[in-house]
Amino acid sequence: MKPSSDSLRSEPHAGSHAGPQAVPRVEKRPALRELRPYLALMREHRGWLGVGALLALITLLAATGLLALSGWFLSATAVAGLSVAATQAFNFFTPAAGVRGLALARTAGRYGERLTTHEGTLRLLASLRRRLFEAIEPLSPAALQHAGQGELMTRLGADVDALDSLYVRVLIPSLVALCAVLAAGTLIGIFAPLLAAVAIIGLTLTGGLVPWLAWWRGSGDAMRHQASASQLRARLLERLHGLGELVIYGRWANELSGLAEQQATRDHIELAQARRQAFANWLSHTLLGLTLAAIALLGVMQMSPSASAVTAGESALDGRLLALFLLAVLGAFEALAPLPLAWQGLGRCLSAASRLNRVQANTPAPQFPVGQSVQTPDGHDLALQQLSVRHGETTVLDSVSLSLASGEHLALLGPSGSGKSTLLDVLSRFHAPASGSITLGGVPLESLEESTLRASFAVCPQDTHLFCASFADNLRLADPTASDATLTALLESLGLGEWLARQPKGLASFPDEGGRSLSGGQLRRFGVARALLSPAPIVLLDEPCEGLDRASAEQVMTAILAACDGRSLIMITHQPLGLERFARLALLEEGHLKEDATPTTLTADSRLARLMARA
Ligand SMILES: Nc1ncnc2c1ncn2[C@@H]1O[C@H](COP(=O)(O)OP(=O)(O)OP(=O)(O)O)[C@@H](O)[C@H]1O
Repeated sequence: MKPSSDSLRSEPHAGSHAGPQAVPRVEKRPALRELRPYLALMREHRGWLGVGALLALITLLAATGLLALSGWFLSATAVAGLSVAATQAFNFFTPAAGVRGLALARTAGRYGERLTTHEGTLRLLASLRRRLFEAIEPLSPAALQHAGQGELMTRLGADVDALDSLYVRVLIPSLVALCAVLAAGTLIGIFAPLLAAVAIIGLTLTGGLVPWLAWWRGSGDAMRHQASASQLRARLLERLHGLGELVIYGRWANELSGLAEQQATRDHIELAQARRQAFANWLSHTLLGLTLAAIALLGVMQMSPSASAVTAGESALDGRLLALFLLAVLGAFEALAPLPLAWQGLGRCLSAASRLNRVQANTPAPQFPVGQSVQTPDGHDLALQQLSVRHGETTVLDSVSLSLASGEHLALLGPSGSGKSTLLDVLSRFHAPASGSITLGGVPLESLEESTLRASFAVCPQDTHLFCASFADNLRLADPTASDATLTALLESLGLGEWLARQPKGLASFPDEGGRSLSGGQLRRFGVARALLSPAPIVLLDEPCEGLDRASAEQVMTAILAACDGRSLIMITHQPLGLERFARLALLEEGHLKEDATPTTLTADSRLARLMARA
């Protein structure tokens, strides 16, 4: 059947909302309370943010004062110029000095405000990132895998960045705008209360209603944009990871067009956002125009009051003040103008906050005990009792009981998918069992401190990851005290001596990303070397000889058994090679432990015996 799309269909990771190409569906608008933890975080940095807000206010008052004073100065100068006597009596110097002083205060205030609010915000984001790392760090690799690399990258990067606009663009400017409206209203109110009321109503509508509308109407788009950007990033990362397969099967071009479609979806949302923004700008400028017109009209009327008003004791408005009022309103508008755009982005902040909250609420699996509930193992005997493990609804291990005395070597065999690797994951506590128990030295694994657990097991999984560090540093993850001579001898014992000699700087050479410069067999042996280097008393190896030729496999097996002399060893293997050298053999099939024997207790009809015979 022909697929409906030429590009691979993606199953979104947890946290993303839709497949590719579709306009992302967005969950309902997050509640404002999602922002609470981030507002609380502001308290830690209240010094920087408070000074920043104060400087922003000073800047705004200086700017408004500058406009108002300049307006008054110009009109007063014009009026004074009408007669010689008035010109001589007019004091030009004080207002001129005021204008200069306010201009200087505005420039210095703006500089200081940028410096302090950005410093405060960057410190705040640094705290936020640290918290997020602390939330992610205890998650088991399985939980991290479930979250998806791209998704986590988005949360650590874009979502945290999205919150910088909460402080710098929404909260501080809104606070300053409120002060600006009050300041302009108070200034006008001293001379003309009616005009002050008009100014306050007009500015409140401009600075309150328009941003609220921008947020209300634009939050859906903001959230859709964020979801779409997150999906695009996650998909791009995932497809780049599998670039080789896509090229081999000739699907890269299709994938590119799929990505371009998703990009087009994002552009479409951005266009809608730009339209809303243009409308909000138009609305706020129209409201400003209407406010100024109303003040001008009422002001002119008050300059020549009616006879009844004069009788009522109302004095005429000084014409020079009208320019001051209008410019004061214009000055206050400077603080209101950026609010619609900032509030339009509040939806982005909210959805970023709600996604970050979800990451932080993720219960770390597994939990390690602290304080009095910690127990210390007595020796390194390992015992599994009626252990059952599930992956989702599937039972992968079913009532498995197995024991391994300290120093014993066990080879664990079984067909692919029988649950062997899962058993190692459970021993490492990367996955929690559904029922049953595991004890180490008589103590349940859940009662061991994480440091005790990690120090007890050296694990070599099927996939070895090499970090972007020298080969030596990669090995010293397991034993930071190991000398170069020890590392070299270990690599040689695993058949990697020649390979090491070819490296330009020997152990100080760097691998390519993830270890791509090593062959599959070399990488696997490197992982084995890392596990063997660890001083842990129990070694868990998942198919260490897989992909090796017979001679190399024998060499690796000899090195493993020599390095594990006196230590416990569980080695998963598909190969019958060298099984007679193990004290214990076990067979897992479909999650059940089918045989658990020593080479000497095997019967002729045993499957393990037949496997050994093939070696
Ligand atoms: N993270 C996971 N989520 C869901 N199912 C999983 C997960 N990991 C493993 N499984 C399933 O659990 C079963 C056992 O997997 P496991 O990797 O333990 O098998 P295995 O015996 O080590 O196989 P192989 O010899 O091929 O490595 C398989 O059916 C697999 O599909």
